[in-house]
Amino acid sequence: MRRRPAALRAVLGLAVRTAPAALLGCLLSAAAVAVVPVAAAWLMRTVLDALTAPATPGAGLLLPVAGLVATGVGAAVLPHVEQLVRGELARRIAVEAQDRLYAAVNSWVGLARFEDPARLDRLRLAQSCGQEAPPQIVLGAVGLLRTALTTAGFVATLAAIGPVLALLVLLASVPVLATEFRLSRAWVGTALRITPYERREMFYGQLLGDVQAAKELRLFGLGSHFRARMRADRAVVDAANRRTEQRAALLQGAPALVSAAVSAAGLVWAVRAAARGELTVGDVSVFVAAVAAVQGGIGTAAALAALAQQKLALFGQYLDVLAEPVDLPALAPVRPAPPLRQGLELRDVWFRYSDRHDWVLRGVSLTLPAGRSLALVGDNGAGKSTLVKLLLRYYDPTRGTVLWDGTDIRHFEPEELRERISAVFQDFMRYDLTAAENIALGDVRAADPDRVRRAAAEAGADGLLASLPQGGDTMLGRAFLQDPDHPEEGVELSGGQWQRVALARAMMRRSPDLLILDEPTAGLDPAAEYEVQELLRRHRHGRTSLMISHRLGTAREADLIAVLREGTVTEHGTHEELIAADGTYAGLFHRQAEGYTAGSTR
Ligand SMILES: Nc1ncnc2c1ncn2[C@@H]1O[C@H](COP(=O)(O)OP(=O)(O)OP(=O)(O)O)[C@@H](O)[C@H]1O
Repeated sequence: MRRRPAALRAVLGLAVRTAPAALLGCLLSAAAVAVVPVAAAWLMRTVLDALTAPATPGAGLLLPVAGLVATGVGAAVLPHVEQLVRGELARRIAVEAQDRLYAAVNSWVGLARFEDPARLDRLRLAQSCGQEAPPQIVLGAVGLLRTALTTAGFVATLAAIGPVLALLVLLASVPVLATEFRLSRAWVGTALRITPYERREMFYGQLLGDVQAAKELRLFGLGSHFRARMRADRAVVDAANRRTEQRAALLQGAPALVSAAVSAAGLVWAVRAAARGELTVGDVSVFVAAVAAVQGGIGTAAALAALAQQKLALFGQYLDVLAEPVDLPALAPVRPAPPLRQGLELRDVWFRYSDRHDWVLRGVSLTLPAGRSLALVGDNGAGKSTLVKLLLRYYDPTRGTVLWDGTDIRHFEPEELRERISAVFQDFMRYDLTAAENIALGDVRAADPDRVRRAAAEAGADGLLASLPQGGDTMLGRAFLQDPDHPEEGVELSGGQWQRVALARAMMRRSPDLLILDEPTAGLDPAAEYEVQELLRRHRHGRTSLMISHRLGTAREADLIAVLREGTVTEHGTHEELIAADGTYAGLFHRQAEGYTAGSTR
């Protein structure tokens, strides 16, 4: 975790860079708000003393009364001005802080960080405090400044009337300050402890409101089960907060009693001094106001400072996320990723997701010559999708290398490498956007309606687009209305229709050097599968492609087939070669073929 001064510098730097005018306005209005009560107390003293002056009662009242009226107007107007400027400052800082956080998360090259629970806890804290903490800290600092100014004014007032009491009031505030700082540390500890529970609570909350989850939740009657789990996590969070609140009440009680005793003693002293004629009525009034203001001011300042300290400690988590080094840095010398001319090679690739996991790939060696298609087949969990993730550099091999035209892909910038590849994943995304946008996302920078139409045609999704009520402009999914002014509902697609849209998205990338298709036709009906296969065959022609498929009728269309079993390539060759070899592939192929024939003759 970062040190608080560094965090404070970072927050103030953020404010100065993103909203200098609002910050200045905030400081000026805070200073003005701070001065008003001190001025009002002194003016009141002057007025009271003038009224009770034995020689000329009521003389010379004009100026102090005018001043009092002015401070009244100031007290009424200035806090609203300050509120406006504070709001603007808070919004600007929050937007910038949030944007920086997501820019940092977006710069994570691989997927491993998204699968690390401790890191996700920190990210959750960074998300919640990244938006709230910076404005709270800056506004807290401004508020602290304002309170310090007002308090200093009243301390000076007190010192002028009763220096000993001024000292006593200040001494009595030391325990208040110490307690608040102690408590702020306790609150930070609590926040860190409860984050994993809050994250899980959020997860259950999302499940309970998610249409995708709704089917199973209703079928298996899981709603109350997840609600109970959510309540259990909330109970842990509440218990931790309750313990800290109880501790706060206990710790804050004693200093509050000391402050009350000091102010009572001060009042008795002032009244007796006035009775003896040592203080005027005005003195007593300003003295009473000053004791209350100093005690209140010190209490507010302590609370603000403690809150700022607490937010700074949590903001450290945000800064830690921003300061994380690149997760999968390119190897020196970094080279431009060239068009694929010779081919891809996996050379003795070993991979496991972490030291705690088993090996998923165990010495995979495989070549895919440029311009050829390779089908990867194998049992569930054999490591096929994992191999694809290594090609896209979502992870680096634990041992061994992935070579692109003979160069280790770690020498390329990952974005450059990925720009040369297009893919349809097994678990492709369904974006709650229009159909055309869903496709255009495959190449947002170069998307135009013609290109989108061509990609849709290449994926056999043009008919689907034409059949939608507003064509490509139809909102997909039912989470959002088409447009608040034209409240047509979105259209939900079938699984196979979504798959065609995902395929069209992959087709947006013009002439990729490598096309990866992970179960591209799994959700399609037989006629659609045949049609899409035809389209893909044409699209693949002369291109380098890698396809994963459990349907061996589809796999046989590839130039080469590799069988992956328990993390190793056990067979590799053309369909004819593998059938002749009469190994696993041949066995599986004949069994699937028999299944189709048996089905058709039944
Ligand atoms: N992100 C992950 N973290 C840890 N283990 C993982 C992760 N993803 C996959 N695995 C494990 O790696 C192994 C291989 O999974 P992979 O998804 O590569 O298999 P597959 O051959 O594509 O399977 P299928 O045919 O079912 O899609 C499995 O044992 C799986 O549990």
